[in-house]
Amino acid sequence: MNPLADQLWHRLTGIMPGELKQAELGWLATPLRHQMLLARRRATLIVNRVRLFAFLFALLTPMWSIVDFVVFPFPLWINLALMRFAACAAFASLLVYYRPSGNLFDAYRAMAILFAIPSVFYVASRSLLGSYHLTGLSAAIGAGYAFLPFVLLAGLSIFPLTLLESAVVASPILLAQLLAGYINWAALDWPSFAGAFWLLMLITAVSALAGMSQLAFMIALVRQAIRDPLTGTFSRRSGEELIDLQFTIAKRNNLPLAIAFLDIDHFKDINDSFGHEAGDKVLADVTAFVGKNLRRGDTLVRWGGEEFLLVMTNTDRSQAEAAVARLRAAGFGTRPDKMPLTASIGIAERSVDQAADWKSLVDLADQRMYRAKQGGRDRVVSCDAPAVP
Ligand SMILES: Nc1nc2c(ncn2[C@@H]2O[C@H](COP(=O)(O)OP(=O)(O)OP(=O)(O)O)[C@@H](O)[C@H]2O)c(=O)[nH]1
Repeated sequence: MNPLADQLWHRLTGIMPGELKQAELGWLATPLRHQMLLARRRATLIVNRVRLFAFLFALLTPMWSIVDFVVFPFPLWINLALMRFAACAAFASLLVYYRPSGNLFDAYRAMAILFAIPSVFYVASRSLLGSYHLTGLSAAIGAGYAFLPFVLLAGLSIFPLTLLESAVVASPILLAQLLAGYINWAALDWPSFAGAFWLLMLITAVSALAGMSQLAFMIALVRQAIRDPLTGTFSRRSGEELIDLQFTIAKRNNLPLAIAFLDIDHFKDINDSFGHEAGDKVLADVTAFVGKNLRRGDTLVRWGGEEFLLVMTNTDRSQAEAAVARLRAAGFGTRPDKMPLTASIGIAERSVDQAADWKSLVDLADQRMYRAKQGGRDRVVSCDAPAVP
């Protein structure tokens, strides 16, 4: 980032301290770069919001039939009641059939159905009401039916959406409104149409902003929940979730998946000689060193005290060996006495080692790391042949 943009960013984060990090800003615009664990948690939240909305609408939609019955003539109220019960059934099925799966496309589909039900109801009820000449109270209640698009766009605000997603959901509603105006152009009271359209756009903008601010909050919370506070790498719990996911994807697509189990050598000695704080600093330095030399898509997990897992997607054994050799060549930093820090490393790969599940893959990498320790430390074991010094 250039210095001016950097300065601007600092001003902005000064307004809202402790919220987003610079690299996360783009995540508010599109979901393309979202990390897998954020995407899963967001998908769950979106489906839960859809279910909440579906529950409320399934209850409230048929209840409004009482008002229709009081103010509208027969058979208008009965037709509206039938439409309301059909909408209620659709909302109830959405509630029954959609459970959070952690898949973002399932969440998008649930949202699309949620918005489609009132949209269909809106078009059908408007054309039905248009064929009656209503006056007085019934005209006032009938006019209320025209506000459904406003409710839909305002409803967007309860979802933690990116700017792009809000635009994609809102644009069919705005376009349909424009199209309806264009079709009725001859009979249109255009100043009030333009005023209403302006209001719709304003509500869309406020909803998009509300969605993005929910998302920003969520990004910060997920970051805190999945990261190890000392090193900033993934914590063991989120690492397990991530490896489980990566293993399932690799197995489904028959792709390689390599894991390097990395254990710092003689770490207890650092703690004993220089104190726990110096030990903490060494751990933070190691992750900074390793992090600098990671490929995009590789993930570092703090598995235990001075144990780390490097998860390498779409990487076979020889590629993993090359990646680990690169890390060792760059070094893991130095001890407080300036001696180079070393690590013992075990590598396992899903397909070549025929691991049945992610736990056996990690266990195998762990056993090989142990063999590297037994073989004299500062070495790599990647198969059942003797260790490479
Ligand atoms: N400073 C610091 N030390 C930790 C942390 N977590 C674990 N440790 C220490 O790491 C040390 C690990 O020691 P060992 O398992 O004996 O391993 P080692 O001394 O590295 O010896 P080898 O692995 O056999 O080379 C223990 O003394 C733990 O107390 C931490 O977060 N900070």
